[in-house]
Amino acid sequence: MKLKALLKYLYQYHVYGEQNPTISSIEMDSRKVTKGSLFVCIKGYTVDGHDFALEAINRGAAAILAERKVHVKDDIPVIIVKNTKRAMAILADAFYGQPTHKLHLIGVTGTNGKTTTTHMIEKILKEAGKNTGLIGTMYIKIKEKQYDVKNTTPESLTLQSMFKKMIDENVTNAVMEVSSHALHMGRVHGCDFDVAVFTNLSQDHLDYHHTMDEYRNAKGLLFAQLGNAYHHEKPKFAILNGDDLASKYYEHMTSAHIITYGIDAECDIMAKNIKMSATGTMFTLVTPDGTYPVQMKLVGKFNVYNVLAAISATLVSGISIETILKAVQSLEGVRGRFELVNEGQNFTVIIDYAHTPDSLENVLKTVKQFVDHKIFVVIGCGGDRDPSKRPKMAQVAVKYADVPIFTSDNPRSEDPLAILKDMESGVEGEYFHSIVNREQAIYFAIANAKKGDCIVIAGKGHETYQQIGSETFEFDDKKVAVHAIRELRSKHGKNQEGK
Ligand SMILES: CC(=O)N[C@H]1[C@@H](OP(=O)(O)OP(=O)(O)OC[C@H]2O[C@@H](n3ccc(=O)[nH]c3=O)[C@H](O)[C@@H]2O)O[C@H](CO)[C@@H](O)[C@@H]1O[C@H](C)C(=O)N[C@@H](C)C(=O)N[C@H](CCC(=O)O)C(=O)O
Ligand SMILES: Nc1ncnc2c1ncn2[C@@H]1O[C@H](COP(=O)(O)OP(=O)(O)OP(=O)(O)O)[C@@H](O)[C@H]1O
Repeated sequence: MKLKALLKYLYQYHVYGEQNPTISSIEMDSRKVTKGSLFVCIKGYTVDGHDFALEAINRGAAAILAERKVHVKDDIPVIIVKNTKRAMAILADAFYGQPTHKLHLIGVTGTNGKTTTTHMIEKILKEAGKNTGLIGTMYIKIKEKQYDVKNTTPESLTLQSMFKKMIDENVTNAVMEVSSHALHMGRVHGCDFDVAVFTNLSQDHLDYHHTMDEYRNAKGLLFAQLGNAYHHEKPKFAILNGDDLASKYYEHMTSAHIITYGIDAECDIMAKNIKMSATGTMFTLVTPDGTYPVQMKLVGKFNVYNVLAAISATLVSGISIETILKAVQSLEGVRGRFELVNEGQNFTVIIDYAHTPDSLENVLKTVKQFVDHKIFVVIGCGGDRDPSKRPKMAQVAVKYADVPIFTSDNPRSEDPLAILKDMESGVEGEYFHSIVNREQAIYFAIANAKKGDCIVIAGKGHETYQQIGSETFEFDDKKVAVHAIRELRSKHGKNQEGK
C-alpha cells in the first residue's frame, strides 16, 4: 500500500518529505523493521520509541510516524501526529483492509466477567455453526488454534493483523475482551464493533486510571465508539447490566439500540426464580419473546449475570433461542475460574482468578452458600498496581473466610512484605495468617484443611507464573495444590476419603 493512500485515513497530521513509498508493513518495534516498513515511534513506560527511529531507518524503514520531529535521513518521510498509538490503530485497521468491517464483532468490557462471558459467547456461536475468533486475557483463538498474548486487549497492530488472519481463515464472528486500558490508549480505534457488552464496574486499576470516574469513563468509550442503531446494514447494540449503576451512564454515551439484562431491576432480559446447588444453577429466562427454563453447570450469582450478558449479545446477533439454550446447558467453566482441583481429597479446593474486592466477595459468598465447614482463602495483591485495593481485599477475605491466609501475587518491583503490611492494615485485630511464600501458603491451607472444608486459592487463576522483581518464575496454583495434596497424602496418609 502506498504511504499517501494510507495517510488518507488519518484526520490530522503533518508530513515532512515528499516521497510516497510503498509500505510493506507497520512496526512499532525497531527490531522487527524490515525493508519498506512504516516505523511508529511510541513513547512507552520504559523507553521512548522515538530514540529508535534511526535504528529503524538503518534496518530499511521507508517512513516514520512520530509525535515530534526525529532526525533521520532527509529523504525519508516523517509523519507527525498528536498521538502515535491512536494514529497507529487507524493505520493498522486500514493497512489490514479494515477486517472488522467484514466480521460480526462483539466487544465485552467491565471489571469482572469479561473472560467468562467471551467464552460463553464463543460457545454459543460455535453451537450455531459459526467460525469463531476470540481475543482475551488467556489467548487469541482462531477457530481451534490458540496464540499467546501479552495483554487482555493487544496493541492495535497485533489486533488488526489477527482480525485479518480471521478473515483469511473464514471466521465470521469474533468476540473480544476490551480492557479499560486499551480503550483509554486507543488500541481499539478503528474496530467496527456490532455489539458492545458491559458486565459490571467495581474498583480496579486505579494505579492507571486514578479515580473511579476516570475508570468508568474509559469503559464508556466502547459504547461511544459503537456507533449508530440505524447503521445501514449493521444495526449496533449496547448490552447493559441493568443492575449496575454505571449502565445509566453508558446509556447516554451511545446511539446504539440498548438492551438491558439483570436480576433485580426491570430489564429486557431477566433471570427469575434462581435456584442454585453445588453442582449447577437453574433459572427462568424472561425475554420480550417468551420465558424459558435454563439449566447450567456453573454456579454463583455472578455467573447468572455472565450468562445473561452472553444470551443477550447472541440473541441480538441473530442466534436462535433454542441454539443458545442448548449451548448454555453444556457450558463448562473456564480455566482458573471457579476451577475445582480433584485429587480424591475429602475437602474442596477451588482455583479462582478473583483479584478485585468485588470478585473475591462474589466467589466467597457463593462458596458460603454450599459449604457448612471451614472456608480457607489464600489471597495476595499485585505489586506496582493500585495499593488502595489491598486492605479491601483483606477485609473481604476476613469477612467471609474462617481461615484467611495472605500471601504474594506478582509482587513485581515491590517488597512482598510491604504489600502484606498494606493488606494487614485493613484488618487490624482480626484473625488471619500472613505467609509471604505463596507455595508455603497453599501448603499450609492444604495441611490444615479437614473433611468437608473448602480452600479457595484466589487471584492467579489460569496464570502460570509469579513475577518477583524483574524476573518471572514458573508458578501454577493448581500444580502446587495437586502436589501438596499428593505429598501430604504420601507422608501422612492424610486427606484420604474416610480418614
Ligand atoms: C503500561 C502498558 O500498557 N505497557 C504496554 C507497553 O509497554 P511499554 O510502555 O513498557 O513499552 P516500552 O518497552 O517502553 O517500549 C516503547 C516503544 O519502544 C519500542 N522499542 C523498544 C525497544 C527497542 O529496542 N526498540 C523499540 O522500538 C517498543 O516496541 C514500544 O513501541 O506496550 C507493550 C506492547 O504493546 C504492552 O504489552 C505493555 O503492556 C503491559 C504488558 C501491561 O501490563 N499493560 C497493562 C497496563 C494493560 O494494558 N492491561 C490491560 C488490562 C488488563 C486487565 O484487565 O487486567 C490489558 O489490556 O492488558
Ligand atoms: N460477573 C461477575 N461479577 C463479579 N465477579 C465475577 C463475575 N464473573 C466472574 N467473576 C469473578 O472474577 C474472576 C475473574 O473472572 P473473569 O476472568 O471472567 O474476569 P475478567 O473481567 O476477564 O478479569 P480480567 O480483566 O482481570 O482479565 C472470576 O474468577 C470470578 O471470581
